[in-house]
Amino acid sequence: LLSNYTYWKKRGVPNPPVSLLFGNLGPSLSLEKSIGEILTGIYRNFPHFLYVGYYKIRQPAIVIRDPELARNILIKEFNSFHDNDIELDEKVDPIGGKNPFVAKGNRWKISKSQVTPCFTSKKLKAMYPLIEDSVRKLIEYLQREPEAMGPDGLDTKELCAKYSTEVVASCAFGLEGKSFDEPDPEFRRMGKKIFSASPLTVIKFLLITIFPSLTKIFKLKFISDEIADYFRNIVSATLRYREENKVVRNDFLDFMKDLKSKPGEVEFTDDDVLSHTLGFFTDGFETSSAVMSYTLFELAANSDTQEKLLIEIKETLQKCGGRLDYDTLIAMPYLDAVVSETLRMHPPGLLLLRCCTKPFTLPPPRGIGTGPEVSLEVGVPISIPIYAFHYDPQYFPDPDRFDPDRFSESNKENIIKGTYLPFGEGPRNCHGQRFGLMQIKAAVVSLILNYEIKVNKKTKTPLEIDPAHLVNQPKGGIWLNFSKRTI
Ligand code: HEM
Repeated sequence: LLSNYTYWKKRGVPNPPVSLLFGNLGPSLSLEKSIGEILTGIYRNFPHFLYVGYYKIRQPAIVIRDPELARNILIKEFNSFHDNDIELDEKVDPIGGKNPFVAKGNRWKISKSQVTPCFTSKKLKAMYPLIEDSVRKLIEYLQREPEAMGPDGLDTKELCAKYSTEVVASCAFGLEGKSFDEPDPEFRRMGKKIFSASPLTVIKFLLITIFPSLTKIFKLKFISDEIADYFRNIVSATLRYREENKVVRNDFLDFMKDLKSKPGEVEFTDDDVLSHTLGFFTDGFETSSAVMSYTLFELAANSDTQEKLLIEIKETLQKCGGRLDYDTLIAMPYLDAVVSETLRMHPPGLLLLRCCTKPFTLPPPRGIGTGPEVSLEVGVPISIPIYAFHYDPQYFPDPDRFDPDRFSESNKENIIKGTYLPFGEGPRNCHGQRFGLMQIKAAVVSLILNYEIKVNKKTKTPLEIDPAHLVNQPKGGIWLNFSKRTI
């Protein structure tokens, strides 16, 4: 069995010891550790190398240690690393398979070009009033929620999930999500099903990310028929209603409708629209809501930072007559530093997963001039370990300390390129970045202005990553106390 694990040795590439059955990812299959943490361990154990080999079960893979090489792979040499190392057959899952995150080759190009024009500054500004409306609902909910002020505090992950659901319902589907009005609204229930931590979903995610070939054999779907049908009905009914009543709402669905009506190279189908609107759930919902809850946690755990942010918010509001517009919100420097530092310590994606799509020559593992180069074959997975870079003390000294000043105007220029990657990099980077930041920042500003936030003892600190989730979530949740400020 061990003979299967000589691939890297034969090529002069170092690799950590393997377990007979599972290569290097055993602890992630037994849900002891997330893949991101396993790769961080490998990264730390090979300090003198640009990259290290490892085995995804049986499959030889590479984890990159050098930020410059990481940037080459993500940007300059994109044609050799065009696709993500994830498998979902569009024929089996026509909705999930069109999502730019999983789409490959030309299908990715088409999907990305359909969706990118919907995230320009102009479009984000048009959606900003919808975000403000969701923030208003969030604050009104807190005002009537007795648990917010109670001794046990509030499950902040759930609070942020309700808010994010409301944002998705409003901006992507043109609906009232009723997340704050009903205990178990249907829209939230269906959204939850996509990412539920049920054993079946966990196994499905593990197969899609670790055993891509089995995804094909078992004809796995990321978006089940039940979920696709539920959201398909909403999208077609809303589009029909808007058509018949000439309603314009300036939301994502309107932008999709406009794009669909323009003749393009490739037909823009109803399933394309559904796939992109559902992308708000699959790509934007868990990520944004996790970052928002981690930001609130860090503000609660660091009262000086919370105080400093409150001063910035009050001063900015005073300057702009009491109402923040989109440009002012996005430009607030301390708010941006707080969210950026949260994204360093708690990036929702712990790694980027590329795959070699064209033969490529890697420099020798210890750097140029130290031995032979290494030929990389098509199909080899390449992991860029976001989490490991973010916690490497040579790039971020004292990495366990929450310090927004790392991202002050003067300090952020000194961050070494390729070491800070919360939204990825290059042509496949996250096009929802500014939308995600807009929704997080708008909510954080109103929450901090209205409430003083403290960590409740129910929160298990230091926070530990829950390996049962695809997106970085803390084990046991985040419980915070919200006390109304007397303004
Ligand atoms: C704070 C919130 C968010 C974070 C931290 C985040 C992070 C990421 C990361 C790390 C990637 C991989 C990039 C790469 O491989 O280089 C990604 C890709 C992607 N994100 Fe986000 N994301 C966020 C919000 C959103 C939102 C709101 C949307 C859409 C509504 C979105 C849609 C996507 C899509 C479709 C991709 C795949 C892009 C491609 O492969 O071309 N994300 N995101």
